[in-house]
Amino acid sequence: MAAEITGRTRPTKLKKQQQRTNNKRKRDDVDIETLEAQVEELDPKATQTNFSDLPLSGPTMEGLKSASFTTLTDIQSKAISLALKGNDILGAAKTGSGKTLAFLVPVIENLYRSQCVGADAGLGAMVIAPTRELAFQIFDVLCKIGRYHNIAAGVVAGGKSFKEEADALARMNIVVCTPGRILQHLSQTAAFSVDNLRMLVLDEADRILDMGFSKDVDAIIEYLPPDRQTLLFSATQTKKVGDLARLSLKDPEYVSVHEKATASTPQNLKQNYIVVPLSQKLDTLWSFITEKSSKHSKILVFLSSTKQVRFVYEAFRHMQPGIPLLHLHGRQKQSVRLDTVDRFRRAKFSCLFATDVVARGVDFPAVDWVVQVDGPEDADTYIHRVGRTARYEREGRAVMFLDPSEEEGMLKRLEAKRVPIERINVRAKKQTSIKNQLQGMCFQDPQLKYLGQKAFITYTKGLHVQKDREVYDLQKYDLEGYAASLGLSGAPRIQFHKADAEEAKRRKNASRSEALADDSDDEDGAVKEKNAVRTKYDRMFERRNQDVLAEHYAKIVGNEDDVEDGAEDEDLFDVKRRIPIDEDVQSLDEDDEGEEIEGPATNGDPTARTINISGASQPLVLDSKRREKLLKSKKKLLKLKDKGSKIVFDDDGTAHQIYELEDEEAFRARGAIDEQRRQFVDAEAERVREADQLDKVAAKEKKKAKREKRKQREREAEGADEEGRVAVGGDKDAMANFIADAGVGSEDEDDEGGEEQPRKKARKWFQRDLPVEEEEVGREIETFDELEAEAAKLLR
Ligand SMILES: Nc1ncnc2c1ncn2[C@@H]1O[C@H](COP(=O)(O)OP(=O)(O)OP(=O)(O)O)[C@@H](O)[C@H]1O
Repeated sequence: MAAEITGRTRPTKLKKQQQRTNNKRKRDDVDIETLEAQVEELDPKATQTNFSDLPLSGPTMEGLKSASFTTLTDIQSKAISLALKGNDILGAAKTGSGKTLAFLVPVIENLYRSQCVGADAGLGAMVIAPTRELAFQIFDVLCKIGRYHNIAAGVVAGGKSFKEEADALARMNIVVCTPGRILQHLSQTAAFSVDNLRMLVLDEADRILDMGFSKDVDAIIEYLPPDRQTLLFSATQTKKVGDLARLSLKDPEYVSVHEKATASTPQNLKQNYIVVPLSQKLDTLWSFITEKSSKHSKILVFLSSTKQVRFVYEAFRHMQPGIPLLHLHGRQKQSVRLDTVDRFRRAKFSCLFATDVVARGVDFPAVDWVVQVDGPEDADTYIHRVGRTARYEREGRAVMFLDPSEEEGMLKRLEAKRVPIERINVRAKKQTSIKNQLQGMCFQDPQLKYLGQKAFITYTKGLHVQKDREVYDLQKYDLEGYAASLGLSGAPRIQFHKADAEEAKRRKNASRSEALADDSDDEDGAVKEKNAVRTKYDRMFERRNQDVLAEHYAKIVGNEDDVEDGAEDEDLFDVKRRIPIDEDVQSLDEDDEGEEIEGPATNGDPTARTINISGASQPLVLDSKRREKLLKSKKKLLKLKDKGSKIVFDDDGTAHQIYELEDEEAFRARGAIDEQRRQFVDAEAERVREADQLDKVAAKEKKKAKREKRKQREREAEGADEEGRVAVGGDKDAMANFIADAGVGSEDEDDEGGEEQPRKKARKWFQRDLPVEEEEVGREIETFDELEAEAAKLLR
């Protein structure tokens, strides 16, 4: 019965649906004809005030109304008319002035009027943005104003499965994308056709057409039909003839609404700078965000690299400034990035540390302050960064920290771009120093120290390859002071090869751009990585970074899901890798189970901790295979090492030398000197004896556990042989489970995943060069006394 009812109703339903579609088409046809006529008559020079003054379709008007867009901004008023009439456009207007609608409205309307919408119409428009964040934002606006249209749109910006994107692309009428990812689809997705494409839009066009993306864009253009309309928009748009030729623009209209304005930045934006030495920038930043009024603000802080962002975020987070902190950089997973953007968008009070990945286009509502702790690469970047505040009629403030050496050059650059900026000073009594706190934190947490070192290195390298030497001159910075301000005990050494300077500069430029390209196209990056030739050094340092940072991520970054710490900036130079030696010791420690480099010298005080400080960080230079080998031998490494000095911290965190001279009077008051000496020697001898006993017991237990495990394996193997076969996957897992269940030491599990084979006995430097079998295999030297005895025997 039910089937019958369904059988009877289905054709009726379909018929009605068909009827509705036909009626709509007729209405649309009439609508489209009327619209075409109105667009034909439209005078692009006339000034329109409202969207309703423009010949726009019903669904678009409804979409605009539901998103509360009624009045046109200047750029919208000028550009939309021209674009509706099919002109190519170079659009320039200040940040936050509504350029997104200026290109999205014509895109929707032109496709609608040419009936390039719906499932079979194919791809009609491509909107390219330099970053994922921006691509998703444009897509959101498109969804808002296009919701009443029968248009299929989507984002293709990486971070999702390629296949998923390829399937979706086949149905899209409008795609919002990043350059690298769309190029990948153009070249790899067979079913992806752009033959019907009518419109190409480049948002942040100057950025997309610059060095970092140029190759991708040129390749994309090759795929697109030449007969199309092209719209280019940016707050820092140029009329570069070369770009126009590359994009085959036809008689483009240059729409620059603020060209004659006295300032190139928004009117409601108050801009200041402070002169602060590099070594005090972090102090100043801390003082700023912990100010009472800042705690009730939304602050966006720009730093120059991923490493800076990570370090400042981690350090400040632990110091609890009293304002929610967020951080964003291009090495995070897409989901994390989008989540952070969303959280900052919704936040009322928050401080976001970010790289230039959000410098352009991203529309965070109601940002109160933009703080540029690290200076911008150029004046255009400055304009885009500060443009994250004071958007669409809102007020905003921006402050930039300048090292004294940067002031003159930067002001010249900004003046040339019509940026009104004034100097202000920090009140001395408001300035707090966090140097000691950071130093303490770095001592306590090697991972933070490691991040600090990386931040220092990346920053310094960044300065070295800055193209504008008049502003950024590496020689003029107090780098030792800067290292100290990061909590480091000395400036890590970096060696720049003169011969590589040009190449480094080129790569730096590319990297700045590619960092963003990367930000947009992480997967592309991964593809490149895969094909790249990897040297021994690469592999070694990748391993090392994983060792050092794996724990760090788990511990301090938590579940943030950062993408693995690639050699983001390291690859800029062919520098000799210099690693402060205590870092190496640490990473080797992690590899070499059970051996300790620095004994726990607690100086009799059980609450005191000992930290090895490699004084001026005498770094080890890895410049040959021999040295690479050396790294693997901890003992040899220690020989090379400037041992540094040991200090001990008491409960108050005050550092003491390990042997500090006591006040003589107090010492004598405690009794006869000989008696005191005897007591001390006895106590120390007792302590060493006890430690010795414990060592022996531990070593024996360890050996016993290993032996048991080996025997267990052998028994299992024999069992398997008897049965004649072992199901490789399942039984292996079962074995691993069994070993774990049987409670064999976790150390063994670490041993190459429990795949331990009977090992040859490791040779010691003092052993005779005999086959292992001939040695007293059963007797291993376990204590220092035994070692001494053995050495004495050899000497005799
Ligand atoms: N006609 C309008 N009426 C009201 N609000 C608008 C209008 N046009 C744009 N806006 C709002 O202004 C803000 C800035 O718009 P948009 O992001 O398009 O600026 P932009 O010029 O592209 O800036 P940027 O150069 O930084 O990319 C957005 O929040 C947007 O919603």
